[in-house]
Amino acid sequence: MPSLILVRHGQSQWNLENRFTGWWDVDLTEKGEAEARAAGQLLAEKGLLPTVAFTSLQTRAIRTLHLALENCGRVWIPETKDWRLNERHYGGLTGLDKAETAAKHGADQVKIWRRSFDTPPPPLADDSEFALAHDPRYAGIDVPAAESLKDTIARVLPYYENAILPALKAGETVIVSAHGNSLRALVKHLSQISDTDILELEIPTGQPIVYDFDAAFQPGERHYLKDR
Ligand SMILES: O=C(O)[C@@H](CO)OP(=O)(O)O
Repeated sequence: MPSLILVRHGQSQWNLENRFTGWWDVDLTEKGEAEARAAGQLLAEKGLLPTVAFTSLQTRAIRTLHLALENCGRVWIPETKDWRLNERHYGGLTGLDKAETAAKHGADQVKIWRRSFDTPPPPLADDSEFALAHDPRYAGIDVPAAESLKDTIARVLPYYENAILPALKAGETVIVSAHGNSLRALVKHLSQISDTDILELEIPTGQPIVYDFDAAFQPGERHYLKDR
C-alpha cells in the first residue's frame, strides 16, 4: 500500500536565531543538515524508500530533501518543486525576533499570529527588504502579503489533491519535504484535526512522519517513523 512521508526541513539559520521566517529563503544550519541526513538514514534503516518527491521553492526544504535522499540512496527519484508547499507567509513579522515581538505585543498575540487557524499576521509592506515580488522563482505568482494557516491550506490542499494524491494512487512511496505550517496544513486535513485543536500541533524539524494509505486511499494513523 502507498505511503506518504512528511519531513519538515532541518533547523534553519532563522530557526536558530528565533526569527519569523515564512517565505524568506534561509539555509540550513549544520545541525539542520545533520537532521536531514539522519532522516535519510532512518528511511534506509526502516526500508521505507521514497519513489517520488515533492518540495517547496525554498532552499531549506530542497536541501533537506536532497540530503535525506542522498542518505537513503534515492537521489535519482523524480522530484517536483512548487511554491504551494512553501512555508506560510509571515507578512510584516518576517525577519523579526520572536521573543522581542512577544515582549512588545504580548505572548498571547504572538501565539495567535503563530498558531491560530484564521488570523493572518500583519501584511508585509511592498517596499520591505523582505518583499519577494521580484524574486525570479516567483515570476507569474501572486506573492501574498501575509497568510494565516487557513490561507496556507487554501493553496496546499488543492496541490495535495491534484499532484500528491495522484502519485499515491499510482502506488508511489511519496516524500514531501516542506515547512512547519505547510505541513500543519496537510496534517490537519489528513488527521482531521479541528480548527481549534490545530493551535497545539507542532511539527518537529527533520523527523519523518508517515501515513500508510489503505486500499480506498484513505490515510491511516499518522506516526513518527522513528517509533515504528
Ligand atoms: O518562522 C517561521 O516561518 C515558522 C517556522 O519556522 O515559525 P513558527 O514556528 O512561528 O510557525
